[in-house]
Amino acid sequence: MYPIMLDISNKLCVVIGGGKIAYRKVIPLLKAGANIHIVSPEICDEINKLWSEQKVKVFLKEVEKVDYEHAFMIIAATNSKEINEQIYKNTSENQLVNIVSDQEMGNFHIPASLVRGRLVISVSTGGASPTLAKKIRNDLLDQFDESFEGYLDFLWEARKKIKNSTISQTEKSNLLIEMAKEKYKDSEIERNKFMTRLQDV
Ligand SMILES: C[C@@]1(CC(=O)O)c2cc3[nH]c(cc4nc(cc5[nH]c(cc(n2)[C@H]1CCC(=O)O)[C@@](C)(CC(=O)O)[C@@H]5CCC(=O)O)C(CC(=O)O)=C4CCC(=O)O)c(CCC(=O)O)c3CC(=O)O
Ligand SMILES: NC(=O)C1=CN([C@@H]2O[C@H](COP(=O)(O)OP(=O)(O)OC[C@H]3O[C@@H](n4cnc5c(N)ncnc54)[C@H](O)[C@@H]3O)[C@@H](O)[C@H]2O)C=CC1
Repeated sequence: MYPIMLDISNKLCVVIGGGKIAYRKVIPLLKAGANIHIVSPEICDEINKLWSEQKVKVFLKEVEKVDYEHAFMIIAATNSKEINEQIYKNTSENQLVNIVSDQEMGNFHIPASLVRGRLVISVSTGGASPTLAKKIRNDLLDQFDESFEGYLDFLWEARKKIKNSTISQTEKSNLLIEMAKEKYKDSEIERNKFMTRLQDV
C-alpha cells in the first residue's frame, strides 16, 4: 500500500449502499469537495438529509455497472459481499476502488484520520485492525489539538512568501527550517514577528 493525499474536488465518486458505513465513507469525500453519487434502493436518515440539502445525488435503485463505469472513485458499501465482489469485478484497472467488506479486494483502504486544517494525520493498519487504527488516531487527538489549525495557516502563508521571495536558496532553507520551531506553534506574538521579518525578504 502506498500512502498519498488525493485531490478529489469535483471528481465523480460513486458510493454504493446507503447504510451507516456508506455514510461514514461519504463524510470525508464531502469535505474534500467530491461530486458524490450514492446508489442504493434504501438510504439511512443521515444520507437522506445530505440529499435534501443537495450535497449528494442519490439514485434509489439496485446498482448496475452503468452507475459507476465512469467514476473516478468507487466505494462498494452494500451489506452483500457478493454484490460488493461483483462491483469489484466490473471495475476497470484505472479506477480507485474500495470494497468495505473485503480488505483484499479493491486498490485502496480508508485510514483513520485526524484533520486540523491543513494538517492531516492518517493511521493505517493495512486491515489488521481498523479498531487499532481508530484508537491510535484517538490517542493523538489531544497532542494535535485545534491550535494546529492556526499554526498550519501561519506556516502556509509564511512558506508562500519565502518561496516567492528573491533571497538566496540557502536563506530560504534557513527560514523554512526556522519557522517549524516549537515557539511559533505556541506563540502568536512570535508568529507575527516572523511575518514582519518576511516583509523585508
Ligand atoms: C480494510 C478497510 C477497508 C476500508 O473500509 O477502507 C476496512 C475493512 C473492514 N473493517 C471492518 C470492521 C470495522 N471497521 C471499523 C472502523 C473503521 N474501519 C476503517 C477502515 C477500514 N476498514 C480499512 C482498513 C483500515 C486499517 O486497518 O488501516 C476506518 C479506520 C476508517 C473509516 O471507515 O472511515 C474506521 C475507523 C473510523 C474512525 O476513524 O473513527 C470498525 C470499528 C468501528 O466501526 O468503530 C470495525 C469493527 C471492529 C474491527 O473489525 O476492528 C471489516 C469487517 C466488516 C464485516 O463485519 O463484514 C472490514 C472488512 C475486512 O476486514 O475485510
Ligand atoms: N470497512 C468498514 O469500515 C466496515 C465495513 N463493514 C461492512 O459494511 C457493510 C455495510 O454495513 P452497513 O452500512 O452497516 O449496512 P446496512 O445494512 O445498514 O446498509 C447496507 C446498504 O446496502 C444497500 N444495498 C443492498 N443491496 C444493494 C444493491 N444491490 N445495490 C445498491 N445498494 C444495495 C442497502 O439498501 C443498504 O442501504 C457490512 O455488511 C460489513 O460487511 C462493516 C463495518 C465496518
